[in-house]
Amino acid sequence: MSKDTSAEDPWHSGGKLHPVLGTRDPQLADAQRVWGEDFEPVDLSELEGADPHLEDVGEQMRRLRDALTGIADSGADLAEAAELLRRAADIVEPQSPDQATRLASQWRKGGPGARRTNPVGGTENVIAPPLRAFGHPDGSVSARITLGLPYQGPPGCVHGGMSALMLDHLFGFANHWVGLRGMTAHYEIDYRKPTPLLEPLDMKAWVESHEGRKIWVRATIESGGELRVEARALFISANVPLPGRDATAPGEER
Ligand SMILES: CCCCCCCCCCCCCCCC(=O)SCCNC(=O)CCNC(=O)[C@H](O)C(C)(C)COP(=O)(O)OP(=O)(O)OC[C@H]1O[C@@H](n2cnc3c(N)ncnc32)[C@H](O)[C@@H]1OP(=O)(O)O
Repeated sequence: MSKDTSAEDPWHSGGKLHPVLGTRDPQLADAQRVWGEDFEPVDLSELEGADPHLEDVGEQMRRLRDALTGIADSGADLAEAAELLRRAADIVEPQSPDQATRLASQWRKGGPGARRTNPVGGTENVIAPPLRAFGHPDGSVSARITLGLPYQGPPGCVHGGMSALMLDHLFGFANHWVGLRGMTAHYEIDYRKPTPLLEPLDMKAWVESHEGRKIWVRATIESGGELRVEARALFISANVPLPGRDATAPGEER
């Protein structure tokens, strides 16, 4: 692994890291099983515990989310839809355990449940933008995504908080891809040009260097070949107690 080489500039690149394949991180192992050796997408539906009906409900909810945003002035008749949705909620709500119980169950066996409901790319999370990350042999990860009206901030543009959220998440993938993991401790972001809705966004993240518990990462968003957003962050390796248990069990990393 390369290390930070400049005391003045902690963002100084120590050179690209190489993917550490074959680590025992359960999340990485899941990804590798699906991804193959170096370049395949993460498919959350293949993670343990995935329920095809739940995936389907999530998909229908996302269709509704996208169709409903901005529909107010269209004259659409939503009475039947409202009634059907009320019936659906009446079916699901009584079967759903309390949130503390669900939270604990999500973190069993390395947390595949939490990944499926993550606010970025979680296939069972209705608000999640549909981000799918790819790992590359040079150690970087990338994602291409087109965002619609639910993610609007400035007129016709992606909300800056969404960009920050997606890049923070992609930092996490970049860490995992090279066998590291940590929590965001410090995060800087520059919005260079407006980020358009309804057009493909190309995101990239990579670990620039790391030393001890400190991991420095960088990321960009481009659209139409132009730089829109660039970000950098310091992650610190840390063990966080898993919900429903006192501490992370040995060998049961998240
Ligand atoms: C291949 C793919 C597979 C798929 C795989 C799944 C991927 C799945 C992706 C999920 C991706 C989610 C990615 C989201 C990531 C979050 O959203 S994380 C949530 C937001 N972050 C937080 O909540 C963190 C809150 N902060 C903390 O808990 C604590 O401050 C920390 C960060 C653990 C550090 O605390 P600590 O362990 O007590 O460490 P501390 O001694 O204070 O500091 C250690 C060193 O770091 C330095 N440091 C600490 N904080 C800072 C700071 N803010 N600035 C500068 N230096 C600092 C200290 O100065 C110290 O330096 P030295 O003195 O050693 O030189």
